[in-house]
Amino acid sequence: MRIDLATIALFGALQALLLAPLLLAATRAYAGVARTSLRIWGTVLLLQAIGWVLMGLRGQVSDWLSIVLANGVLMVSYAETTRALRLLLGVPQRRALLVAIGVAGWLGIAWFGVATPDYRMRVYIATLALCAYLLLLLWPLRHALRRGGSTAQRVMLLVLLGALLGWCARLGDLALHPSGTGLLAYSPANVVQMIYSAVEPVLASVGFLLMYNETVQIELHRLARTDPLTGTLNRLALDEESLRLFREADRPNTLAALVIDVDHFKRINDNFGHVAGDRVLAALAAGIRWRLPPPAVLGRMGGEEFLALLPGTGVAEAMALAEQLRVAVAAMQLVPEAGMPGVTISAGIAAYRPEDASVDDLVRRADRALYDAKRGGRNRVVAAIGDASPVQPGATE
Ligand SMILES: Nc1nc2c(ncn2[C@@H]2O[C@H](COP(=O)(O)OP(=O)(O)OP(=O)(O)O)[C@@H](O)[C@H]2O)c(=O)[nH]1
Repeated sequence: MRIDLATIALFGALQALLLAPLLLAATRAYAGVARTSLRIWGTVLLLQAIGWVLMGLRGQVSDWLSIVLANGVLMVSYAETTRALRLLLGVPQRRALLVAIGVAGWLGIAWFGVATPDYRMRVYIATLALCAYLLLLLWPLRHALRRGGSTAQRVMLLVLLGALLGWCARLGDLALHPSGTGLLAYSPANVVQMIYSAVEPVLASVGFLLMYNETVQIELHRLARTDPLTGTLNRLALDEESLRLFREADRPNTLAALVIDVDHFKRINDNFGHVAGDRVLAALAAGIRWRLPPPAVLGRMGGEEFLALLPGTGVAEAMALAEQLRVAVAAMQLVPEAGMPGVTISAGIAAYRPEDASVDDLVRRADRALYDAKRGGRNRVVAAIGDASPVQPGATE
């Protein structure tokens, strides 16, 4: 069977042309980085369709169109493919580098296309530019190969490796047949590469959509677990994390709970307004978060009350940490509102006991200790009765 390469090129273009408007229309439903990358991807498909139509018309239109313009359009599409995927992967886009590769590649191809026509040089230069783009994509995707890596990224990795193999096959073909005359000349390598290029828009779009879906899912999962005001875990996530940490705690000194509450917060709202109150909460949460050791979990229980869970921590360590937090918060200028007094916190602490039936027992003891801290005058840290001396000496209002 004789395969007509121009027909395959046009078939690939048609697929990309049909896919592009579907993806571009879908972008309306989304927002953020994912939307931008999906838009770029849709545009890339349009550019590839134009590029491959022009390539497929080789011999029927001038070389300026089928070589210079076609390769220019394709270079832009490869640069934009790289940009869209890097955007989705959350790595720097490296725009200057992408443009430099594209311009250098296109100028080289144009020179050996119309000034001193040389098919071999054109293939070498196109391969070089393509490989540079592929490397910029394959490098951040390498993490997918780790255990538990992203399946969507693995699919994309396979699609890109297929493209790389196609270009290697063409280079090999060129080495075997130095007199190769052009992209559309019939040879096994050209057939393989053209067929792969024709189905690549569909394969790469599937990979892209899988990655896109994964990004959106991760973002939704993060949003569903985050308190929007303070950026700490919300109640749902806090409950999940508490259960997990409680299951892992099996003996004393393996888990401590720290319930933190802002003192006289109502006064801040009443005197400076709800917005200033919100800013105090956000700044306080940020101040506490970065002072907690890495395995600790911080969430908002509600209102101006936070819960920190400290795995691998006993009551003495938790007391010391809470005291550091109390002193640090008292010294912080959380919100520079004119006349706003310094904010203080009170904290109640409880440590895991083998007789605790659930994490609720632990948190309830910490909550009662917080109540004692409030009754004792606020701006102080108190451990649950039986866990340590009830009132931290030296803490004053
Ligand atoms: N700005 C703001 N205020 C909140 C938020 N959630 C709860 N509050 C306010 O927090 C205040 C809590 O007041 P109280 O429970 O009386 O506690 P407090 O004034 O801090 O007094 P103590 O805890 O006894 O020191 C109320 O005025 C609530 O309206 C929030 O998300 N933003």
